[in-house]
Amino acid sequence: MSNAYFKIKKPYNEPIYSYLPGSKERTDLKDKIKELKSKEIEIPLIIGGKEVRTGKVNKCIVPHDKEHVLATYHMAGEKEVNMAIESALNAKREWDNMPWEHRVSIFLKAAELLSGPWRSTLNAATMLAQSKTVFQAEIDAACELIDFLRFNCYYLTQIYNDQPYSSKGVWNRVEYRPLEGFVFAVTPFNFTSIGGNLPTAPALVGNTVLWKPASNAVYSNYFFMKLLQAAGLPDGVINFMPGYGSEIGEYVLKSEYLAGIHFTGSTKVFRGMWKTVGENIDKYRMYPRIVGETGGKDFIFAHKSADIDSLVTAIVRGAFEYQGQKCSAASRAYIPESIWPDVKQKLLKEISTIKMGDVEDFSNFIGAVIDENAFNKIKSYIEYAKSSNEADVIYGGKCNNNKGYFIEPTVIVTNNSKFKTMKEEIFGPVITIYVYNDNNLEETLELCNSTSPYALTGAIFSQDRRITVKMQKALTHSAGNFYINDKPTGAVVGQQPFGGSRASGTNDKAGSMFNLLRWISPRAIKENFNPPKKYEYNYMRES
Ligand SMILES: NC(=O)c1ccc[n+]([C@@H]2O[C@H](COP(=O)([O-])OP(=O)(O)OC[C@H]3O[C@@H](n4cnc5c(N)ncnc54)[C@H](O)[C@@H]3O)[C@@H](O)[C@H]2O)c1
Ligand SMILES: N[C@@H](CCC=O)C(=O)O
Repeated sequence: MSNAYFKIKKPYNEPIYSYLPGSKERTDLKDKIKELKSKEIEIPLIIGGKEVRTGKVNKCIVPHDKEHVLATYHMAGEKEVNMAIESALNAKREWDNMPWEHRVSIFLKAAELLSGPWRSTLNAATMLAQSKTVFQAEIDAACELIDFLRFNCYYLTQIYNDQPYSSKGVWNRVEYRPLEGFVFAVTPFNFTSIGGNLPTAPALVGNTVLWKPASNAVYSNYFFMKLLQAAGLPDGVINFMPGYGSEIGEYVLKSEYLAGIHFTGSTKVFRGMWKTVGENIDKYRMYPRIVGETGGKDFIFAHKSADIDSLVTAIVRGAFEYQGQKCSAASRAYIPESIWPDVKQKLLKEISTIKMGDVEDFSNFIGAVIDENAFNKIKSYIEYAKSSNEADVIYGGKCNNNKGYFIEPTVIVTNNSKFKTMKEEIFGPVITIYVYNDNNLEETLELCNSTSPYALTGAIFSQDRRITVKMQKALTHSAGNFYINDKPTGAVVGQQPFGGSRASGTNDKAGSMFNLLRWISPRAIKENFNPPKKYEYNYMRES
């Protein structure tokens, strides 16, 4: 119990380092990349704070240099899942009973370690194993993850501070309990920060967690797990369990102690997990909280009044940064006929300057896509467009997996507003453009709203306020993160809480108070200082 009400100053966003030639951060990072590349490490499971080796192993490789092995990691099976559940349940009481400021301190310390001595490690690991450029790694593995940690601690104090009204003679209180059982955090390959946030957010409010990292992010996620241990996270609070998602999921989801799922990944996997939870509903001790942020088919919609240069920059950055492997990536665009010739000319000119290759060469704007499966899937969409008479590939389209999984930034133009690549998530550096008649603004806005099942991010470009209002209204439910005259990627914790609806997820907004509330089960306590001594009410008296 704490003998004071402690406050946390509202955090600021972690500054983004510049990595300019000659800077200390650039030298540190390059040294760290060299060091990590020079050795192949072994990654165990971490259950109850102990390293567990199963002998069933897989490799972490460098996507832009696919023969380079960074690590061998052990994978969990049924036995390890059961060990992890037991460990999470054992750790629960002490963790939940720990004064909240000490829980918070651990995560604030983790943020501090990441901001300082661990920064280059997490960035280098993310660049190597997920093929991110230095800037993409920095805004993810360093800044966003630090922000998640610090802002969540701050939001926690705001939640705890929110207390009910009390009438005379009564003291009402709300206690913010964690859930009963454990939380299953299942994380995607594309953001190290999401890997770190999904297990830590429920843990911060007193839950214990089983963390299943994505196979392609095991390397960077393992370093974050080690960082948490270095920050003093008690054993068993977060249990690190790489392995096959479907196998681990099957064992975890049938546990009677499942209290919540914190998922980010594809819509298909999330729907499968939700169905399994439905089938198992009679097994559970409570209704598991299900939070999932999933896929997107994010749009850029331009009006003829749009500023062309900013529109083109938004398309290039929005569609191609991190090889389009952001759930928020712009992957369809609606451009009016009147400005299309100008947009096209500038867009092609800009893209022709993009350099693709090894992310260790800081002049490259993009690296490789994550693996062979992703490479083949993206390539098949490009081939589909090439062979269609409803579309033209006006830029890029070449795919080469000799050294790494490289796919050129690709622009498709279609005359069919419902063309396959206008609807389905591709998750690669491919954007499809539909050129609309300027006179059909309303109809085209409705097409944008209804063409795809997703509703994650979207951007509009307009310099005409009356039109901006109209577009914003028409696209009310088309995106959970909506941008005006900016690209649809790059949400910042504390500034643009992130998440979408429809097929894009439960929109619980990662890195916000809304999200933390999902991991809490409030208990309302009424204490009466003057309880009635008789059951009759006064009005029942005759006189
Ligand atoms: N909305 C968001 O905030 C957001 C953020 C990042 C990524 N994403 C989405 O994530 C996807 C890309 O990431 P990905 O390829 O890692 O996604 P994925 O769905 O393939 O994998 C996500 C995680 O689920 C695990 N998994 C797979 N099958 C499972 C099962 N049956 N049971 C339990 N776990 C299982 C994987 O091993 C991985 O850890 C894209 O669709 C992208 O849009 C969404
Ligand atoms: N939050 C990130 C996207 C995360 C999904 O991949 C963005 O806003 O670009």
